[in-house]
Amino acid sequence: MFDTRPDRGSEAVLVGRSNVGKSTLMRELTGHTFDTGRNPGVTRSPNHYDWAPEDFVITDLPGYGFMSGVPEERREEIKTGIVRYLEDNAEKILVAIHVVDGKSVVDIIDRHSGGEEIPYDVELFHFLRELDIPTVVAVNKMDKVDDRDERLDAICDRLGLLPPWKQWQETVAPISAKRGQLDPLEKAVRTHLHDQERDDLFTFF
Ligand SMILES: Nc1nc2c(ncn2[C@@H]2O[C@H](COP(=O)(O)OP(=O)(O)OP(=O)(O)O)[C@@H](O)[C@H]2O)c(=O)[nH]1
Ligand SMILES: [Mg+2]
Repeated sequence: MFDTRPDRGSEAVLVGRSNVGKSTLMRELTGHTFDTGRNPGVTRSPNHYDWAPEDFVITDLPGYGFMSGVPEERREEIKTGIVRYLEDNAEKILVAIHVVDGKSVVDIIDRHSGGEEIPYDVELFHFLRELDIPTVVAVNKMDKVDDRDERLDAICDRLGLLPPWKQWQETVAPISAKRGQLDPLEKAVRTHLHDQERDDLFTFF
């Protein structure tokens, strides 16, 4: 299921919970259509997109964590697949785009905080750090958010990044994939590519 990766030396991955808009963002970045939809769990195995002469691939991963209507066993299997995929390819992944739903992510994190549980988004964000994969949190669906600055500050707070969010523009990028509003994300991704002397990949972002 996760062994579909084309043999490419460099990679960017889109990760995040189900239904946050990863495949929609993938479409905007590549100009190629992938399955998207209202129901969580649309993407069941990675979507890879590579460009013939380039040694580079963009990968849209299935949803990480809860998906209503998908049996728990299957969810866990997908989650394990994602963790292994990231571990196995960490050296090649130049940047991870961790997509969250700007409208609901704070509520979901707060609902699952405390006790023994670690919210999926917090777990994923820290896991990417552990693997030393440069990460941009793409806060998607900003077209549905009214209190923009407060919301972005709250997201930073939950991820352990000291607000205000404006000092984290290499890490936190408010976007609306559906509307094709991706400027802050493209800027942030380029910063990480530049740091790794990969300005040659700017054509993709
Ligand atoms: N309002 C709004 N809706 C969006 C935006 N981006 C995506 N959506 C909608 O969110 C829903 C889920 O989008 P997908 O791209 O399928 O989400 P996904 O993260 O790939 O979901 P899985 O494949 O299940 O992990 C769809 O109904 C999209 O149209 C956005 O910027 N704004
Ligand atoms: Mg998808």
